[in-house]
Amino acid sequence: MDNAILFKNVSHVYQENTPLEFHALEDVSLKIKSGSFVSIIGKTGSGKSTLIKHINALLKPTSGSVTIGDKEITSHTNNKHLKPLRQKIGMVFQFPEQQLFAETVEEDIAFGPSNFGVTGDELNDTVMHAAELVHLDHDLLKKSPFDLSGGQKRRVAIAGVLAMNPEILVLDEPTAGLDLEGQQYILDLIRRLNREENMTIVLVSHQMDDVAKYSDRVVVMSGGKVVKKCYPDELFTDVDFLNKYDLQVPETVKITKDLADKGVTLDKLSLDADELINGIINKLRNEDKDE
Ligand SMILES: Nc1ncnc2c1ncn2[C@@H]1O[C@H](COP(=O)(O)OP(=O)(O)OP(=O)(O)O)[C@@H](O)[C@H]1O
Repeated sequence: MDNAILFKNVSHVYQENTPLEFHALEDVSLKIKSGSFVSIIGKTGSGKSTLIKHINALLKPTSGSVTIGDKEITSHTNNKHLKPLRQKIGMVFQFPEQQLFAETVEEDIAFGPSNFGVTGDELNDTVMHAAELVHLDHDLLKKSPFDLSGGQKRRVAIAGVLAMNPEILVLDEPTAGLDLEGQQYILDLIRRLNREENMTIVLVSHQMDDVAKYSDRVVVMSGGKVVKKCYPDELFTDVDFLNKYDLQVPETVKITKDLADKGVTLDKLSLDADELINGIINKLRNEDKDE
């Protein structure tokens, strides 16, 4: 099913007509293709969270429209009409605490699917499967989510969203609070869901190495506007642009450039560290053969 996300001239004004009025999005037009993995990046306050909250109508445009597949959301859309839309869009917030409220982890993960009519053994299986997907220990299922560590809370929040089997998954800094191994695991899982289940992924991240490694496309925001939409290699090799918008240069790009400065030119740029290492090994092997 085509679930393309289309922003058409979307502006969002917080606290309009008050002294605190703030224009957080200005005339954003953007298409996110169904089944793609798109990252939204930009400095703090550039409007990333505001933008993604429009995807499941947590916020509605002050002007312009957002369309998911063939359903349009405008400021006039009635909340009642948004229920089917919210069922297919999973949202992992920046702060997992905001998403947890039940007495046990199990109930928390079950909340979404049970709300949409899943019961009994099917509900139990759904919860178990979601907990396994995020590598959440079964011993934790009966605990209060509030007794968990930051990383465990984050896994519960992600499991609760995955239990809904969403067609679109929107994640705002999903790996904050996880150790390095946990971060890698969750992002690999998200990439796998994208590739194998054709789940559309919209990721907000400040981690440029992750954005470079996982995304099909990158959207750069600044001052409430989209200032670039492109492929990751196009963006991350443009160091002047990255510096202009205070974005980090990924380690893979730095290493590739250091090697080139020392006269070692790789066949292609790899934004994935493992691929980069393989590229370097191949280069060394070929040089050995030539000698
Ligand atoms: N409820 C609100 N009322 C008024 N202004 C708001 C509100 N929420 C956000 N803003 C302002 O809108 C701007 C964009 O905020 P937003 O959270 O979308 O940025 P962001 O790019 O996601 O930032 P971060 O990387 O820090 O999460 C900021 O200047 C913020 O202060």
